[in-house]
Amino acid sequence: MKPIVTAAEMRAAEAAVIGGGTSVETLMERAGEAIAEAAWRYAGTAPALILCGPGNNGGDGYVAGRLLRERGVPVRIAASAEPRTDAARAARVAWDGPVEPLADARPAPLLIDALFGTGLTRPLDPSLGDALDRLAGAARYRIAVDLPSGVGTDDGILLGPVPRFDLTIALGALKPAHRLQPSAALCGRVAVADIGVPVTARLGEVARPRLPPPGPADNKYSRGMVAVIGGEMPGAAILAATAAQRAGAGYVALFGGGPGAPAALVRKDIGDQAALSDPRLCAIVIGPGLGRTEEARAALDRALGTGKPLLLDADALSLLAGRPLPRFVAPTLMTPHEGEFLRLFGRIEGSKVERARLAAARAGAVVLLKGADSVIAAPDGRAAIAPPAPSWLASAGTGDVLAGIAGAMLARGLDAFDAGCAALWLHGRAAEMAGPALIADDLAQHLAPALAACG
Ligand SMILES: NC(=O)C1=CN([C@@H]2O[C@H](COP(=O)(O)OP(=O)(O)OC[C@H]3O[C@@H](n4cnc5c(N)ncnc54)[C@H](OP(=O)(O)O)[C@@H]3O)[C@@H](O)[C@H]2O)[C@@H](O)CC1
Ligand SMILES: Nc1ncnc2c1ncn2[C@@H]1O[C@H](COP(=O)(O)OP(=O)(O)O)[C@@H](O)[C@H]1O
Ligand SMILES: [K+]
Repeated sequence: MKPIVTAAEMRAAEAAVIGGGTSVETLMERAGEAIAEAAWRYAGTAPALILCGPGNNGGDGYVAGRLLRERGVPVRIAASAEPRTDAARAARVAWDGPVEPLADARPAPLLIDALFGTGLTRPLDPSLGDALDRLAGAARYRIAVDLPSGVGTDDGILLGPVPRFDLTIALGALKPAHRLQPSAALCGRVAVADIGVPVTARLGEVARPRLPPPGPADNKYSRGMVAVIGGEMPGAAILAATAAQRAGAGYVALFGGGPGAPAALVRKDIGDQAALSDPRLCAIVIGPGLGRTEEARAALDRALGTGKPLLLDADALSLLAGRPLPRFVAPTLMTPHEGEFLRLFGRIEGSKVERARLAAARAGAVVLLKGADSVIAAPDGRAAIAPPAPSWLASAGTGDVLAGIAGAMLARGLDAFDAGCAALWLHGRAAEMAGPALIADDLAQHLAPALAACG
């Protein structure tokens, strides 16, 4: 997993490297080199305007300006304040051109924002925000140094209006703001620059899973047998069941639900307790299309009573809301969207990552909080953010597909956290391949190439 570090973790990592004998100036030089290189590749010799703030983010900007000018790029620098750190002052001195007041700066085709990075503590002054907005609006290419100025590093919230960038150079490692909304959408493409600062992080980006294909010793049961419990809206359960099949489960049984399913789907009566307790059954998916009737509640209780790995989604989560959560005896993965999360856990303060972590600890289950920036957290503190997924996933039924894929991952023996991560990756990849006209039904057919990439 690619690490995702908070501002404090980045500062600690930087301090450790400095303690080991590397100067801040050296790190800043590396940062400036990475920015200059990226700007050169992206915008060539387009005249640049670099906006420098008072901290080390601004210092990176002065270094990048010097290096871009050495490459023959016409560079102007505008500062919002005098540099306040020794390293930034040294970088300012090494820049031998003029420094304009930011308020009067004229735009340039390339805008590099080096106003604030991980040290931003409060909203930008409105006049500063306006100037950034004006200059970014008039530029053809917009690059942010480390982070777009004005975003909260650790939670991705916008402290004020922030323009949209084409490229963000994340220094040393990704930060939550590069992946959490709303800030992630403003970063554009994010490139991580290695500046020689090893980081340790409690959070990562969901990576492509290793899912070896079945071998000669496998049979339909060893590949994972999944039960999907249907209910009031059969379409949703069928989407989940089909996805579980396409995600590699060897045997998928649909309990209840209406007509119109793949012929390979085994149909069971919704109340068939013996089939649900089949020792070969590895995971149960319940919630998509379940409904919230007494019959649905009974089906949920039966599923909970089996002690088998569970994927709880949609109506199953709503049925659990408002009463103490059961103690889950087997690996359990919950996949709420924000509405279901609120119903289940109430209002929790903090970043999306913190909220998912707290909920997971409270539930004693893995929580996958969906959205444009899906976050997964385990009770033991493991957490990850999904790589950017295409927004055309915002379409009814795609969550049911995710539930089915995750069920297949649980059934193949992954623990609930790894199962959720693998499902997120496969789901996002399938959506990319399906393209913008996607409807949820299409995702299943794109699971084959997504899965093939994981072998
Ligand atoms: N990590 C690494 O390994 C490396 C990190 N590097 C770089 O360092 C960056 C972090 O640098 P940083 O800590 O100096 O913070 P930075 O973001 O420049 O801003 C802090 C300054 O702004 C001020 N300030 C804050 N909010 C404000 C506001 N709204 N309006 C006005 N002022 C405000 C604040 O002062 P305050 O008033 O809060 O006391 C302070 O003076 C990081 O993002 C990366 O680019 C590389 O150089 C090398 C390796
Ligand atoms: N704007 C978006 N960008 C990327 N993914 C999204 C976006 N909106 C929704 N998704 C994803 O689509 C799925 C929607 O699931 P859900 O809200 O349960 O809908 P449904 O119940 O209709 O299936 C989730 O996996 C979610 O992460
Ligand atoms: K910045």
